Amino acid sequence: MATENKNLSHYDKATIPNAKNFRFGIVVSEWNDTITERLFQGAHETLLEHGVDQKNIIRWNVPGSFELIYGCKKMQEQSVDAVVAIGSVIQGETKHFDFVCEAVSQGIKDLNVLQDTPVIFCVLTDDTSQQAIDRSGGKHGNKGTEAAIAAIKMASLRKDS
Ligand SMILES: Nc1c(NC[C@H](O)[C@H](O)[C@H](O)CO)[nH]c(=O)[nH]c1=O
Ligand SMILES: CC(=O)[C@@H](O)COP(=O)(O)O
Repeated sequence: MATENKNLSHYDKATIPNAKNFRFGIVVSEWNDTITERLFQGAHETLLEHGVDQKNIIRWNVPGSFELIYGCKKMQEQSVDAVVAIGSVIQGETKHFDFVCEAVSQGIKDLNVLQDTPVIFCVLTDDTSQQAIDRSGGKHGNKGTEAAIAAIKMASLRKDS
């Protein structure tokens, strides 16, 4: 199902585990920061809404989405229950978009395989700025909200497994 048929901010609150005792790391790319700040706000507000204490949310910034890989690897070492990687990659004139998107998705996948702390892929990969706006608090909701819910669910799965 494409995002246009599923609002990223819609979910059944009754199905979300209590996140009161969890600790989260959020690594935010500074590239396209008007978008990544909207994603961060969505994630941050959602974590607080589900009982996470403000002091249990660690935020680090990195220059671009490619640096999310290293930033999230170091965040995994901070005794957190899950990490959220936030980025916005928007197609430019060259193939650089393809290389960045592939590297980041593979790198974050590797972190989930190699370490025992889940890393949530909250990286928008859009053809246009409007698509990014639509998915960071616009008509299709906020992927940051979706990512925070995924982080709570995966932290709960990790605790119970
Ligand atoms: N074009 C975008 C980038 N490019 C920068 C890379 O992510 C990286 O920081 C640089 O190549 C140095 O290693 N990053 C984004 O997050 N979004 C873009 O649209
Ligand atoms: C995703 C990118 O790195 C891209 O936005 C950079 O733009 P360009 O391909 O025009 O150099």
